Amino acid sequence: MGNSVLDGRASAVSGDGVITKFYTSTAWIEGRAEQQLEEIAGWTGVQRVAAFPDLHPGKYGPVGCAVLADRIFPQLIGNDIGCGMSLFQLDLPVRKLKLEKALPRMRILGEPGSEDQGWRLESVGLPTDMFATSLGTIGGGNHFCEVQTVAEAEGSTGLDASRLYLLVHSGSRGLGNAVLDSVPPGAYAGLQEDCDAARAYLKDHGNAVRWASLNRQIIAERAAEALRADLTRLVDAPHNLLARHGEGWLHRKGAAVADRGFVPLAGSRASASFLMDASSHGDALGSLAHGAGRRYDRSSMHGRVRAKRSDIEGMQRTPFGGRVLCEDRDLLIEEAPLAYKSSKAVAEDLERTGAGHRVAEFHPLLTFKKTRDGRRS
Ligand SMILES: Nc1nc2c(ncn2[C@@H]2O[C@H](COP(=O)(O)O)[C@@H](O)[C@H]2O)c(=O)[nH]1
Ligand SMILES: [Mn+2]
Repeated sequence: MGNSVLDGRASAVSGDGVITKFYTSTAWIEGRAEQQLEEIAGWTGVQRVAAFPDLHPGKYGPVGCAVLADRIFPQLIGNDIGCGMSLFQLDLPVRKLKLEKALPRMRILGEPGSEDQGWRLESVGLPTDMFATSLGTIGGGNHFCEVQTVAEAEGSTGLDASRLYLLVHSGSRGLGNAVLDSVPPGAYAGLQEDCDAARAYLKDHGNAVRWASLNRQIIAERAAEALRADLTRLVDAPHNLLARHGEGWLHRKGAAVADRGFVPLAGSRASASFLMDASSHGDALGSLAHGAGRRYDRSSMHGRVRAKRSDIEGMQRTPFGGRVLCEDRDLLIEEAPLAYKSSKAVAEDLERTGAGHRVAEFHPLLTFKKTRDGRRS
């Protein structure tokens, strides 16, 4: 046991599972999140847990961790299966972006796509009618599509500071929800891989992961078209998914896949996001923090930020001279930058604990969240 305040990377054994924390005593970690970590480490079949500094409480377990077990726990992945961050380079120079013109054009993201997406679904091996009308839409909560500038970048990244970038955060919309809803009662105690329920979950989960990745691509294409630009995908890093890991099953919940290259670490609509290079630390289970992580839950945000008309207008502008397209007053408040931990502090903790290091810093310029007509999910 012993998940007391730890300095540097440290392991603590709770039940059978060994927890490795990639954060220091300066990290903002809620007691409830650490309690959830210990509970999960005590579940039968859990072998190892890696916890990152964006850790915060979640519905069935904390967000910001990777859990290795000898069986499958669908609830650990949650309902937004395949949610992730994709980073794109636009062929649009920063100096050519006219914010006041771009802003209304980005409203298109609040509307359902008009094209027949059947062929896109087919191209990734999915049925042509699978949640087709939701493709290209962002969803609610903290999902977003953000135009960013490069503030700093190591040469190894190949990033070009004269260009604009797009960071897209979205998941599998109603599909992931339907997949979690369909698991049979009892599955939350853990599924052995050789049963029908596990086979069905793995197939549906795989579809949702592919659907979510395609969705981020289509969202980015719609945004690029609105900005009259072409785009290249640089990174696709899902953070809610299950994967084979040796003999076991690796559950990533708000922990980015970090064994395929650089990983985006999102900040907030008014703070820096980073590109991270993960070290190949075995205890990190090929994973890394995916964002700053929540500091305050949604409902408590209503008592924390002022919401007069002038405050609301102020929230649609950022200290970087950027703009936020969010016409849902509640969402604007619940997603205020104060709701999140410091992305810089999270990145610094990953560096101190040897999990990875920053290779680039991005600043938000135009964040799309939701228009008035857009549905909230
Ligand atoms: N650059 C931006 N980052 C944002 C914004 N809203 C939230 N966030 C960050 O994304 C992660 C996503 O967390 P998840 O658990 O829902 O996957 C969150 O931790 C924030 O740090 C934004 O508008 N722009
Ligand atoms: Mn997510």
